[in-house]
Amino acid sequence: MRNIKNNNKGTHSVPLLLMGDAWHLTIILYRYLGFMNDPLSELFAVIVDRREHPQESSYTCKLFAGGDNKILKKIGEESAEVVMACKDADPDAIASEVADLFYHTLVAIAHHHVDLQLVYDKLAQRR
Ligand SMILES: N=c1c2ncn([C@@H]3O[C@H](COP(=O)(O)OP(=O)(O)OP(=O)(O)O)[C@@H](O)[C@H]3O)c2ncn1[C@@H]1O[C@H](COP(=O)(O)O)[C@@H](O)[C@H]1O
Repeated sequence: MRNIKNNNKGTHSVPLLLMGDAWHLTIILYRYLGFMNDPLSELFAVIVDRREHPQESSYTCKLFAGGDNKILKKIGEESAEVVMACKDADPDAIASEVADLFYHTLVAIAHHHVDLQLVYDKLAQRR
């Protein structure tokens, strides 16, 4: 079996290196497929695109234009609406208000140039 010299970690066999590549490819593929199935990541990508390419008719762009004052006021309002929907024990209203809150929170983190992946990483660290 042919051995390849690795500067840092001694010697590795070719099959071992190929297995390593396959593993990395699997991780990349998993993340890509995860992104495709993750509505929050998809929405966040659209929001970041609106930040980078402002459009006249976009509600998201109006929020960005209003800055923290506008965005954080909306987060306050939407949080209160989540609380009220929970108090009313109305599942559909709760889901709808949480969706609004998620959206405005994504706008806030995009406004502060925080990547959604960083939030996911924080959650993963807590597992
Ligand atoms: N997911 C959302 C989303 N969720 C909630 N909202 C908006 O958030 C607002 C909720 O606040 P309110 O109920 O208080 O309604 P409002 O009176 O219109 O709001 P204000 O004028 O008080 O700010 C509504 O205008 C909703 O349309 C959203 N607006 C946009 N998106 C998505 O964001 C992406 C970009 O959208 P545009 O920026 O519009 O192109 C698209 O994928 C959209 O589907």
